[in-house]
Formats: sequence, structure tokens, C-alpha cells
Amino acid sequence: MAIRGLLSSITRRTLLSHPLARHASTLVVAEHEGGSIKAASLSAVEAAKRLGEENSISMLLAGSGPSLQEAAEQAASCHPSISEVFVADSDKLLHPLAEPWAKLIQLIQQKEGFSHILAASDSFGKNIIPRASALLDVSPTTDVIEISDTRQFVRPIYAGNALCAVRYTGGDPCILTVRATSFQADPTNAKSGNKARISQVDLSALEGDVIGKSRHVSLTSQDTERPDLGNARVVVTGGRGLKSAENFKMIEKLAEKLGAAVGATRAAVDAGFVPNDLQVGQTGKIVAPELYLAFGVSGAIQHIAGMRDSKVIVAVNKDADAPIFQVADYGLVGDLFEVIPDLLEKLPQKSSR
Ligand SMILES: Cc1cc2nc3c(=O)[nH]c(=O)nc-3n(C[C@H](O)[C@H](O)[C@H](O)COP(=O)(O)OP(=O)(O)OC[C@H]3O[C@@H](n4cnc5c(N)ncnc54)[C@H](O)[C@@H]3O)c2cc1C
Repeated sequence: MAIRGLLSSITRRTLLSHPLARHASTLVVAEHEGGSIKAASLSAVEAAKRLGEENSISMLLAGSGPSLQEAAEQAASCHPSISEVFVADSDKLLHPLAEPWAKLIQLIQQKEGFSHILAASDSFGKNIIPRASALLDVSPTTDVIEISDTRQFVRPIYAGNALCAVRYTGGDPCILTVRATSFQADPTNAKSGNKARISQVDLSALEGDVIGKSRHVSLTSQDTERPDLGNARVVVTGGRGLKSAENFKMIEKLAEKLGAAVGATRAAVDAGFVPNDLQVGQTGKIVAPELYLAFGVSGAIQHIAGMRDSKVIVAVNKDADAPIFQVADYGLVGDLFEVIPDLLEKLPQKSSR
């Protein structure tokens, strides 16, 4: 059901006569950690840029304390297209709970009247955007991989097996979540010398109980030694074929030697081999590394949906008919319990990231 070219002449007229077709003003809702803007949020800025040459882009950062101010400074110079950084400093926004963040987005939208609001399609965006959209009484378009026009987008459906052209016909703001892997940010952006204005958001309207029944319990950070799964150049993934958590350590050792991130199938996660933040696939992370190595992974459609855009896919499976071989660039029919120890022995100690 790839419905590209679906635009009728009526739609084209609507787009041309719509004021947003000429001037878009976009708010990118960004996530930051340790004083830095997360890579996925920078990809959302890249996506915002595709909404048009005259699009004015602002970034919204929230939280509390010195790391927020540090992140605001970085945001002001991280991309030549950002003209303003809105900073919301409050203890209530310290953790990305959907309730206060959605209220904040509603508040800022009522004041600034953006034509578009964007966030990355990661757990941060997926948590906050639906509630913010409900408060603003609009329907979000999620998982966007291509921006064709200010109101027409492409998103995958059926676990990535078909692409759907979606035309947004609702009122402002047009809210999107975008796949970071489809809008890679240019690393030289930060050297542009841009210095966006930093404005503090008036939070007096957020007084009272805006958190509701949600409570932040704890945050478990991933092993900082390893690259982030969503942005790693190399990903080594293990499936149910590993058979136990103990055996899965082979995948971790291999990842360490390659300077790679570790991924897992849902079956491996469900079997308790690794935590679920390592899951790749339709209901896990979407990755597109330069090299994706899959061991003991059958290649179910829901797994492929999360890694099919990898540049080079290598699969090792003892079943020659495993569907993973249909998407693999290099396939080895073999026993992973022989192949991985062999690789560990032959690979030099830790390559560069
Ligand atoms: C709504 C929904 C959402 C889902 N979302 C996801 C998702 O996000 N991500 C995801 O991964 N799955 C997802 N799944 C599950 C998916 O359908 C599969 O069940 C899962 O991906 C299978 O994982 P696997 O390949 O590790 O296990 P299996 O399908 O059991 O495959 C194991 C493979 O290991 C091979 N093997 C066994 N021993 C060896 C050996 N010694 N050497 C080499 N090869 C060996 C076997 O030949 C086999 O191909 C979802 C399912 C549903 C219904």
C-alpha cells in the first residue's frame, strides 16, 4: 500500500492556499542528558529543516539545574537553523513524565502558535507527544521517515513492509514524531557559529498539581562504556539461538572487541537473557548502523522492521532457510557456538568506535 503520489489536485490547491505552505514555524521538543542534547533530538531538528526554507525553528528544553542551562547553551549553537531556545526550568520537569511535559507543550503552543511540533520517535517522544496532542486536540503523525511537504509525510506501516503517504488535514499544530535514523544530523552543524536566542518560559501556569498520579521511581542508565544502541556504527545482536543469559555474554564480548552496541531479539529479552532496552524491532529500538551482525536470530518480520535499514547485514544461523538470510548481505550457515569463539580469537583487541 505505498500510496506515494496520492496528492490530488484538490489537495495541491489546499496546500498552496494554506498559509503554512509558505511559512512554517516549528517547535522541536528536545531531550538532553548530562548537559548535552541527545542525538535523536538533533535528528528531529534536521527533519524540521525539511519543512521548508523559511521555516523558523525553535527548540524546547525542560528540566532543572545547571545541566539544563548547559544544554541550553549547546542547543543555541548546535544547529544553524535554530533561531530560539525555550528553557523551562522547574523541579516538576526534572524527569520526562508525560503529564507535566504535555502541559508545558500546551502552554507554549497557546502562546507561540507554532505550525508544527516535532520530537524524535524514541521513548521520550513516544511518551510525551500523544498526551500533548490530546491536550491540543490534534492527531499526531508518528514515525515519519520522509517529509514531502509541510503537511504530507511518509511513514512505514505493516512492520515496515509498506510505506504510507499521509496527508495531515487537521488544524495547527501539525504534530510529528520522526525516526532519527531517517534524518541524520550533520556533525559539522555545531561549527556553524550560530547563536540562537535563549528565552526562559514563564511557568506560572504550571503551578498546582500538574504531575497527577504518575511518579518517577528511578532511572537506570546504560553502561556508558558502550555506544548507544540507537546511534552505534556497529551493532551485534543475539537471538534465542544463544540459549541462555550466560551464553549471551559471548555477544557482549564480541561487541566489546568491535566497539559495538549490543542488541537482542524480543525472544532473547523475553527469555531473560538481557534487559528490554536492548530489544531491536517493531516494539523495540529502530537502528540503522553501518554494520549489523545477527547471531541466532531467525529474522521474524517484527525484528527486521527494526534493522532493515542497516547498511551491511551479516547473519549467522544454523538453519539455511532462516528468513534473516533474505535481508542479509553476508550469510553464514553455521553454529554460533563455533563461529563466535573463533571470531573472538581472531579479532584484534578492541577496534576504534
Ligand atoms: C506484536 C509483536 C511485536 C514484536 N516485536 C518484536 C521486536 O520488536 N523485536 C523482535 O526481535 N521480535 C519481536 N516480536 C517477536 C518476533 O515475532 C519473533 O518471535 C522474535 O523476533 C524471534 O526471536 P529470535 O529470532 O531470537 O528467536 P527464534 O525465532 O526462536 O529464532 C532463533 C534462531 O536461532 C537459530 N539458532 C538456534 N541455535 C543456533 C546455533 N547454535 N547457531 C546458529 N543459529 C542457531 C535458529 O535456527 C533460529 O533461526 C514481536 C512479535 C509480535 C507478535
